[in-house]
Amino acid sequence: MLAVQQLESGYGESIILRDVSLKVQPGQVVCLLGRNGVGKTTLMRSIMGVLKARKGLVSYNGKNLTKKSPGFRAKSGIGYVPQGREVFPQLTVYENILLGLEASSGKIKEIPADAIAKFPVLPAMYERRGGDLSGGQQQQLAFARALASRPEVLLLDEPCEGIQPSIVDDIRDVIRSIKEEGQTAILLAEQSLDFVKSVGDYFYILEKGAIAWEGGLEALSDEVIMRYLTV
Ligand SMILES: Nc1ncnc2c1ncn2[C@@H]1O[C@H](COP(=O)(O)OP(=O)(O)OP(=O)(O)O)[C@@H](O)[C@H]1O
Repeated sequence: MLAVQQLESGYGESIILRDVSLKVQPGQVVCLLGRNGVGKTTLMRSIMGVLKARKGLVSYNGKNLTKKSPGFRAKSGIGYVPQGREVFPQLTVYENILLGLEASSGKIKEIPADAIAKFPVLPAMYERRGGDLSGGQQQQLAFARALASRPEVLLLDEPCEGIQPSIVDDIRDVIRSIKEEGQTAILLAEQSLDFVKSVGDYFYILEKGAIAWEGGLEALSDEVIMRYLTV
C-alpha cells in the first residue's frame, strides 16, 4: 500500500500542500481531483520524490520513502507518468521505453510484450524520435515507458490533458485493463470528471492544498462536485 501521511510540501517560501494524507491500496484506481492549481501535480511530485516533502511521510508497503531519491522510489515499484509526459525528444520511441526498464534494477531485460500490447500504435513507431510524435502518441509512450518496469503503483498526472478524444478512449481502456489484471494500483490526477467516474474506485478532492473531501463513487454527488470542482 502507498501511504501519504500529513504531508507538507511547497516551492521556496510558499507552502502548497498542508497536512495531506491519502492511501492507495493494491489493485485500486484512486483519483485525485481539484480545480486548477490546488496542488495535484505538487502532490504527485512529492510522492515520487522529485520535490522533497517538508513535513510528513511517504511510505510504500511500510517502507519509509520520505528521504529517498526518485530513482529509489521507482525501484521500489512506483511508476510515474508526469504531467506533460517528459518524453526524451531526441531519443527514439524504442530507446524511451528501454529507459523505463532502468526502474526494474536489471530484473527485466526486454520490454514486456504484454505492456507494449496495450499500446498497439507504438511498435510501428519504434525508430521515430520521441519529439516527432503527436501529444497523444507521446502520452501513450510515457505510459508504456512507465509500465515497462511492471510497477506496483502507477502515478498518472492528467493523462488526458490536451489529448484527442480517440486517444482518451484508448487511455481509459488501458487503465481498465490494468485494473482488471489487478497487478498495478493507480493514483490518477485528472480534471475530467466523466473520465475519473468511468475508472475510479475512490476519490480525494484537494482544495487550497488540503484534502477537503474523500469517498467512493456513490458518494461523489452533484453537491460535492458543485462545491469543490465546478469552476
Ligand atoms: N515550480 C514551481 N515553483 C513555484 N510555484 C509552483 C511551481 N509549480 C507549481 N507552483 C504553484 O503551486 C500551486 C499548485 O500547483 P500544481 O501544479 O501542483 O496544481 P495542480 O492542481 O496540478 O494544477 P493543474 O490542474 O492546473 O495542473 C500553484 O499555485 C502553482 O502556481
